[in-house]
Amino acid sequence: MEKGEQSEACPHVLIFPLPLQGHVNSMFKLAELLALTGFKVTFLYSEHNHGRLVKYTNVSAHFASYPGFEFRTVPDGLPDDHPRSGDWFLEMYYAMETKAKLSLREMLLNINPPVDCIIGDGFLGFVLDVAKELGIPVFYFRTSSACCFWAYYSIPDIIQAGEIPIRGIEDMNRLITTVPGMETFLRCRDLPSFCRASDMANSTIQLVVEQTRKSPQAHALILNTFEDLDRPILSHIRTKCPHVYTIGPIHALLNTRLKAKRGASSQFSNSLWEVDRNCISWLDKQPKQSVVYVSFGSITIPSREQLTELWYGLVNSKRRFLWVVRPNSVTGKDGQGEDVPVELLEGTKERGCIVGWAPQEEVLNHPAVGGFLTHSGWNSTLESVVAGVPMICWPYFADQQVNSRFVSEVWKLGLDMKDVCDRKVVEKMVNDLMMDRREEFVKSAAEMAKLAKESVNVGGSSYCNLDRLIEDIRLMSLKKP
Ligand SMILES: O=c1ccn([C@@H]2O[C@H](COP(=O)(O)OP(=O)(O)O[C@H]3O[C@H](CO)[C@@H](O)[C@H](O)[C@H]3O)[C@@H](O)[C@H]2O)c(=O)[nH]1
Ligand SMILES: C[C@H]1CC[C@@H]2C(C(=O)O)=CO[C@@H](O)[C@@H]21
Repeated sequence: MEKGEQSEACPHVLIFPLPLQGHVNSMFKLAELLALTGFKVTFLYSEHNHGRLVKYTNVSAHFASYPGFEFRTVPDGLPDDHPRSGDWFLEMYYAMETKAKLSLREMLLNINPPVDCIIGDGFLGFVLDVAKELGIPVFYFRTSSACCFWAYYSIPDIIQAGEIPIRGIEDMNRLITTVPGMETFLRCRDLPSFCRASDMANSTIQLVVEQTRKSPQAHALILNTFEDLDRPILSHIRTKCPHVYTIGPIHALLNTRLKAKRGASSQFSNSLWEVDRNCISWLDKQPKQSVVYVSFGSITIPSREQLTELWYGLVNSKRRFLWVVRPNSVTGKDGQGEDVPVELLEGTKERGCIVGWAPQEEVLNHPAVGGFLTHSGWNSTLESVVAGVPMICWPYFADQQVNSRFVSEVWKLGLDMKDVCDRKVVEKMVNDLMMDRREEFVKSAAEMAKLAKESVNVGGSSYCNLDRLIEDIRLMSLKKP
């Protein structure tokens, strides 16, 4: 649907992500998919996110081409200079709940035309409470992985069986037997990071379980995955949430639909940081599949010691590397200061490139990139899957511990470096991925990439599920009194 084509009777959907890059990212893609269909979309997000997108992207111009696409903002409740990274999310969640809930209710009462449904972040339970009170149906979009959703859902059973709390470091390799479908490979260390707490009444665990177990109350659950990737886990999830729409990898689905409708894939970066395109010119000069791309997403805060070990590992591996180090993302000193050992500076000058933020999708699809050292955030994992790039996983928190286990043990798409940050291990894993065991990883990565692409092409599972979701929303708007 192009400008001027929108009909009066088109459904009106309100989309509301958690104000984090990894959530805003996939919610924007869904918003654009619905706008392409001709729906009226109101995208509600935090004032802080909006300010950064306006600063670093062409957000307003981009969405101006969709009739009926509107932005609304709510406060996230945090001061402007709050770092919004690391281990702050409880603070953020409660700040949102206090400030944004009221604004949301007020907005829903006054918005014109009224919304037919809300697609809310599956971690924002208060959206469901407000919508219920006002009689508005809610779809939950859980932007993290299906495997972690299921692990979160199972936490009360794991506790009940006495399998957590974990009993110290020496207990980390014990198998967890009470997450259906994962009995043979999920160890204590692979549980969502929050399960490492010693007190199971811990407020983070309580919040994560509460949010996850609320999901069956939503009209349906939307997941950014595809049937061929997650079939066994999805069948377990469907015993609790029967209406699940798998529409992933959503970035690839959006590209398919944009190409069909507008002749080009997505032109919108949705980055909350300034993209440094110099890394693409640098990649253009590197041999095919020679570069390890290193990025730990938008939240990870490595310590100065970890950064040094990673850096030595990369330099000593003698492989080329492109590394994203977000501004102010290292605890302790800056990491690129004067006291950096000369061998690191020289090794980087010879074979490396460091940027503050990269155009990641483009980087992963660049012919020079042959491997990805990642924190296993779900968007990064799927972007790597679609690009057919094998991974070394160095998970930081939340779903990443589960995702990295699936990448290495279930999907065989790479190596898991969980809980280790040692220069020798980094060096060995980089060389295993890029050379010594390259064949096995490239083979499984290519097979999975093929399945991922099929799922988003015409007639594929995610392609069809998006059509079903669109129809579901359309029917909702027709049934409205
Ligand atoms: O230089 C960079 C680095 C990242 N990205 C993009 O930023 C997104 C990062 O998302 P993700 O990989 O999911 O990581 P986080 O930012 O850490 O995402 C949070 O949200 C995800 C979705 O819920 C969770 O899976 C993660 O654990 C959680 O930390 C991806 O789309 C990347 O392409 C860039 O464009 N450029
Ligand atoms: C703030 C984090 C806690 C849970 C969310 C999440 C998830 O698994 O749903 C993953 O990482 C973060 O994005 C959220």
